[in-house]
Amino acid sequence: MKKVLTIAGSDCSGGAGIQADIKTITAHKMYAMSVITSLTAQNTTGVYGIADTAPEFVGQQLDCIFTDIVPDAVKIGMVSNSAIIRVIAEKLRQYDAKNVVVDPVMISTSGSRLLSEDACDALVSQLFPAASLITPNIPEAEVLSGLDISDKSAMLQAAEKIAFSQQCGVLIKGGHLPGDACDLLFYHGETFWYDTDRITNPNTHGTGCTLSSAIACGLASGKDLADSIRSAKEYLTGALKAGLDLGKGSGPLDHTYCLSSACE
Ligand SMILES: Nc1ncnc2c1ncn2[C@@H]1O[C@H](COP(=O)(O)OP(=O)(O)OP(=O)(O)O)[C@@H](O)[C@H]1O
Ligand SMILES: Cc1ncc(COP(=O)(O)O)c(N)n1
Repeated sequence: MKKVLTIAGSDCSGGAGIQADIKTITAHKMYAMSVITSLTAQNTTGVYGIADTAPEFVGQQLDCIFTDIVPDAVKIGMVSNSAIIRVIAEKLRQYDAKNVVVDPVMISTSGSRLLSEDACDALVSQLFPAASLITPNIPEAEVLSGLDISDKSAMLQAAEKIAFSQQCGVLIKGGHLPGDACDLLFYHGETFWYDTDRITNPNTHGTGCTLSSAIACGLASGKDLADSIRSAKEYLTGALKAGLDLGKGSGPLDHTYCLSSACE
């Protein structure tokens, strides 16, 4: 059985973060492990509290995992502050972690800051070098590139600019632009577009977390980057199409949709 580790924040309402990741990894029939960087008190209407894990304790969790059940891939989501980022980067280097997907979570869909303002530089300088792939959404790609992104050609410019200083693949997710759900991978000078119809479903809480952990599952199973993203998009689209409607705000995805059908 392939093993996938998620390093992320907990969403007590189960839609995003660690909970979305574990559901995704389990639906891919893989073994899920978690290092919790932060506890959040949140639901479909917003984030009401954040309690960060002590950085040393993040390190202790990583030691427990890498000295025992070594993951085939790692997904990183909410990392909260620069001390936590530093310890994660150090441990990933120490244990030579493979197939690392970094979702540079900055602000929740509901508008709460999930990465402290001064931690963005640490994210770029310390975590990106450990990554095989980074997966910014449009607002995150704007911060990372310093460009305004309002269409596909601006997505391409931003991806090139971000990739210029990084060795890893850059996947800009287009969920925040109008029209089809188009994501762009820029990798070693090549571009790949992933276009799917926009599903009419207001319940999109956790789409970014789900996509990045599904990509990590693809990499764990030995697929290349482009193929891992293609199958992750299919998984995500199915979980959106299933049309779960929970909570008073932007609700979570349905990760059970593929339990009854052949979902690889
Ligand atoms: N309505 C939709 N229909 C189909 N695909 C969508 C829809 N909304 C988002 N996506 C897809 O979901 C993935 C995540 O995209 P998005 O740009 O929303 O990231 P995000 O903002 O990080 O997600 P999150 O809402 O979890 O923070 C992308 O593959 C995007 O194309
Ligand atoms: C713990 C945690 N991680 C990530 C997100 C981002 O997800 P979204 O943008 O859908 O709110 C979140 N809300 N909570």
